[in-house]
Amino acid sequence: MQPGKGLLMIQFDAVHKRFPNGTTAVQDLTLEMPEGGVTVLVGSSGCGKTTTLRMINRMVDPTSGTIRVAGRDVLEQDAAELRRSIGYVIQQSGLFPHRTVSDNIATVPLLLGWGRRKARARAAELLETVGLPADAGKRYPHQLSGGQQQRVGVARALAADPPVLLMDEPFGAVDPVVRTQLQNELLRLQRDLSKTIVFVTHDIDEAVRLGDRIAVFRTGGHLVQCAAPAELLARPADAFVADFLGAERGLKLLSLTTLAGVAQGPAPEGARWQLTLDPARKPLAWHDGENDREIPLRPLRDTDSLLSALNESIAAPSGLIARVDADGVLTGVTSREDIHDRAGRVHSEASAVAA
Ligand SMILES: Nc1ncnc2c1ncn2[C@@H]1O[C@H](COP(=O)(O)OP(=O)(O)OP(=O)(O)O)[C@@H](O)[C@H]1O
Repeated sequence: MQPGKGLLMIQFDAVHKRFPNGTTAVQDLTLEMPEGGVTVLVGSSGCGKTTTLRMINRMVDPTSGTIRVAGRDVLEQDAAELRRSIGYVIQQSGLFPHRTVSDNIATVPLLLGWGRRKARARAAELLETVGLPADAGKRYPHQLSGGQQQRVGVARALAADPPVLLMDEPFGAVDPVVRTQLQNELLRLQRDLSKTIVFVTHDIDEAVRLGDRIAVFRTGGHLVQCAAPAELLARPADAFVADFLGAERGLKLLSLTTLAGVAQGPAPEGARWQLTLDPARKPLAWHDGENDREIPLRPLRDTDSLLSALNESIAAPSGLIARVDADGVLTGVTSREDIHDRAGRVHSEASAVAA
């Protein structure tokens, strides 16, 4: 995702937060978040991510320094009004248990005086936007799965169409499959809505998937590095960031690049391993001519990542991946060597850009 118009929606300027008990949660933070972009805050537990997020909508006030949203100092705005103008999603959705889903979603529109009818209509529209059935509106939160509750949380945050969304580990409490679905949904929504999103997570893979920029914090509320995912992965600022990104950071970089543009050739003929195709020329399996057995395969499209391609090429006995078009029809095959070669170039290009 590319940030929208290049304007700065949120600006932290030399912000400190020290709680009355003496804990310094955020230390001299200067950070800018572009309009229409997703900035992800990552770092180990207690490093000040949530405090940073909550200072944007004045759930916490800074001890010193300035925070501006759309150019206006947050401390010069009414805290309740500011909070209503900014979407907020938290882990375990934070829904009101005794209100229906529809009433939960309508919370901010009702506070803003929209009137019941209009607020209900907006709630119904948002249920569809976040991929929930219309009848979910009449249910109570406990009658929904964890993943569905998170969708309601997102719908509620979007209700008054705020330009800024704050998301604090919104997908932290759901299983990995649902988590991936919710991430995909968020990416889809963001393509249409282009909100300025600040997203807190512990999960570096989630950060790489969702972020236009990733801000890495260290304990004590220090910002160590803020960069686009590819730059961060190719050139971590120091050993702390490299450690945080993990031993597979080279592979993570490949998850950001697609297979498009990597050479492909015709499917092998007369070799030991041959592709089995269905009548529509969709690849089904690799057929072993020596032992007359079939090994399943996963065909890949141009939009699939280089990491998926590498994975498939390692698993494929032929050392080849089957490439297909948007309809799943075979377009050609690519060798493990060609994928390796491209992977090496991705690394050197990312390092050169970052240098
Ligand atoms: N209200 C408070 N009073 C005193 N200390 C606080 C308060 N809120 C947070 N802290 C402390 O400030 C530091 C930063 O907390 P914060 O919740 O911002 O970190 P975090 O990076 O979001 O952590 P986590 O990933 O565990 O949620 C921690 O040491 C925390 O204990």
